[in-house]
Order: sequence, then C-alpha cells, then structure tokens
Amino acid sequence: MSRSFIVAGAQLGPIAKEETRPSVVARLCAMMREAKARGAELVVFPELALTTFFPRWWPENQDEIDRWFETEMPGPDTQPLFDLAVELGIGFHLGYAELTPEGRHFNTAILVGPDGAILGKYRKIHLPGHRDRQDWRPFQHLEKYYFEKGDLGFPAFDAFGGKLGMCICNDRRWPETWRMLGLNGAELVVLGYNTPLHYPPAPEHDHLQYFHNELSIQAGCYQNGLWAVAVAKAGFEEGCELIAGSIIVAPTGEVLARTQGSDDEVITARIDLDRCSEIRRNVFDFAQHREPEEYRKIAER
Ligand SMILES: C[C@@H](NC(N)=O)C(=O)O
Repeated sequence: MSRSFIVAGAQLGPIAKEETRPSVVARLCAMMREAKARGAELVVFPELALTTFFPRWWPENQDEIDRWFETEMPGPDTQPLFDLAVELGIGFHLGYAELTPEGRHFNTAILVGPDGAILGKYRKIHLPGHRDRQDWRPFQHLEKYYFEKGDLGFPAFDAFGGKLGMCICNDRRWPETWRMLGLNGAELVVLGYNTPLHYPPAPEHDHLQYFHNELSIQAGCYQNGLWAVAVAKAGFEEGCELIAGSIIVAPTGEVLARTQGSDDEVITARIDLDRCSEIRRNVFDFAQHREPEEYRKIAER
C-alpha cells in the first residue's frame, strides 16, 4: 500500500443524552460516506463517539453507568458502521466506552481496517477529572470514577502501509504520550477529544482551550516526527460547551486542515508517512541525539 494517502477527520457536533446509538451511528455513516467521496482511506471519529459525554453526571446506580458502555464491538448498533466500511473499502477509528466480560470499564478506541477487521485497540491512560462528587462544579468530570486506567500501553500497529498509534483526549496534553508513541514507531497518531470550553478549577484559562489543544498536538507531532489527526466532539451538549477545532497536523507541526464550525464536519488532507523522516533523520533522530540516561526521573513516581 502507498504510504501517501488521504485521511479524514469526522468531527461530531453535540450528542444529546437521549439520542439513540442508531441515530448517532447514522451520523457517523453519513460522514464516512463523505470521507470516502473525498478520497479518504481512513476516517477518524472522536472519543466516546457513540454517546453524550456522560462523565459530566454523577450516576445514581450501576445501571446508570453501564448504559453508556458497549459490551461487544461490533454490537448490533455498531455493525452498520463496520458493514459500511467494508462496502466502501475505508478504514476508521472510533472511540467508545468499553465494558469487558470481566466487568472492567475503559475509555477505549479502536482502529478498523477497510475489511472491517479490528487492527488495534487502545485504552485511555491519562484519565482527567475527579473520582468523587463535587457539587460546586457546574458539571462533573468523573472520568476517574467511570473508568479504569488503560492497561494496553501506547502501542503502534502495522496498518495503512505504516505504523499507527492512538491516544485519547487528555493523553494529548502529555509529552510522555507522544514520546512513547514515537519510540514505538508510530508515524500517524489518531485521537479524539471531548474538551469543555470551561475548566472549573482554573476558569482564567478558558480562553486558552483552543490554544492549548493545538499547542499540545503540534508539539507532539514535531517533537516525534509524526502525523496526527485530532478530532473533537464539539458544540453545546447538554448545557456544556465543548471546543471544536479538529485538525490534521504534519510532522513539521504545521496544521494542514482545520474544521470551521462546531457541528458534524469532515476535514481531509493527503498525508505522506515518508515525510516523518524529515524530522526523524534530523533534529529528532532518536538514535543519534536522545540522552535517555538523563531522563530517568520521567519513569519514576
Ligand atoms: C478535560 C479533558 N477531557 C477529556 N475528555 O479527557 C481534556 O481535554 O484534557
């Protein structure tokens, strides 16, 4: 397969609390068709792309937690997405809440090939927010309550003629995420996010949300010589405004495509995985210039 191909980011507008999975999957399918019509071989959907961003609510019982989680992938509601991918011959990345047969809860993302096979899975490692109910907040951010920390590391998978890695939302703010993906050989990182515009613990930074999003992703790409497709769930969702600003970023850190609005919207760009070497053979040639013995503290508590 050619290492130069078109990728798409499929930003989602808000998902209402009562919107059904089939209704959301129909929205995803419409964007998958548009991505294919624009020549894309891979379409990237956001974090927790099948439901509203439910960690904003304190659950009263276990059923109120488990209703948001998928027990199989594909399941009856998500099978149409896999079927359409096979029909069109396009791969996709999807974030969703995963409930394992052992009863474990993860914030998960998968990479699916154009034949409908799951090529890779990632479980979110940096879970933001809090574990306890905090009524002073206008909305909760209970990821530490709903999810366990991911247990799959930061792997890179052989896919689409190269090495693809994944991370999820808050992971993108951590240089360690990008460096681990870079060290594992990722040439393209795909990720989704649900980022409220208002950050209750430090509201003086609200106006910097878009800046911090781009700063983190562009730095991650440049400092590791890799591509990224970063896709939002955006807009006013159940009284909470989520940032948009989905982007496709080159290994130089340049933004090649950016969404215009806060609703369902597809962006595309042609990426060439061979361009990673522009950075990796030069300023960030890890073998030549990294000094890991000076970085020991990074791996300590
Ligand atoms: C607030 C947090 N959201 C998330 N879903 O991880 C972030 O953007 O870092």
